[in-house]
Amino acid sequence: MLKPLLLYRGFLTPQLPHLISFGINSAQASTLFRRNYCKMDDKIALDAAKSAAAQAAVDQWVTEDTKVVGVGSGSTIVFAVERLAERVWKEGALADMICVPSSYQARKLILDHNLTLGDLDRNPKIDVYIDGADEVDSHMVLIKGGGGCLMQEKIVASCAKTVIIIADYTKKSLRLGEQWCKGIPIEIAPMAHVPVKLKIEALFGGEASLRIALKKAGPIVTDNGNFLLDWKFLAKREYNWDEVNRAISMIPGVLETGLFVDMASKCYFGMADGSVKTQNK
Ligand SMILES: O=C(CO)[C@H](O)[C@H](O)COP(=O)(O)O
Repeated sequence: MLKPLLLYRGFLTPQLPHLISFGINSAQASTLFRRNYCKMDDKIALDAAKSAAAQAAVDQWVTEDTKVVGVGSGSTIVFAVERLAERVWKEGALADMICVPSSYQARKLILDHNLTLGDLDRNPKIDVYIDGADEVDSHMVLIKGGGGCLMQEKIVASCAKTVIIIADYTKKSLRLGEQWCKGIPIEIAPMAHVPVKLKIEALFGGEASLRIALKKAGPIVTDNGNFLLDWKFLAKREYNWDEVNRAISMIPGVLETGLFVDMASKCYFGMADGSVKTQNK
């Protein structure tokens, strides 16, 4: 864990004189360094927390009796797939396990780790689905879809006996919106993005914006060829998320919402001190 930090520091140290010669004074330069170090420290701490949560969940929920595992998407699930691969390839366990992906990313992760790839045509019954989340509230309502994969994630999760969430400590909140400020992702048919936006705003307030790509002109296109709205709801309004989810799902043109209500059974949070906390439904 120390190595990347040292490498990073090694890379940064020679830059200090250049920054100063670019007109930044030494105090500003050292603030900049501290910020960069902090960001790197944060990333290391967050990755350690994600890894701890993933390992605990995989070890508890994937046993020799587990035949089909649903694989979520995002950065935390990478640690879960690594642990599954370690169990298969280093420990000689889980020989019959089939993995069903929830996105292009998940499919590639499964293939890259030489795990057995399944699909919902052949494996419609999933023993356990493991995935990350953008936020988990005290009632285990989830916001998902920060990485744009919510529709397949919800479909695969709906086929599972048990849905397990793995996350770092920044995802845990009492009420939605406390931690995640990018809004609730909603997958929509491209032709409907304006009417759906207007209907959501009229029904529930806030603002729904089309998610725009960073390295492509125009909107993000999901694995299913659709667009995404990110709905920033009103922080002060009390929402019944089950009702909101049902109402938004009924708007023509909405294909799926990133609100996962009553789906997750247990959440594993990797904490800053290296421990793992769990939350049950
Ligand atoms: O819903 C998702 C992708 O659409 C992810 O599970 C969610 O965004 C969490 O991602 P990460 O593990 O990177 O924090």
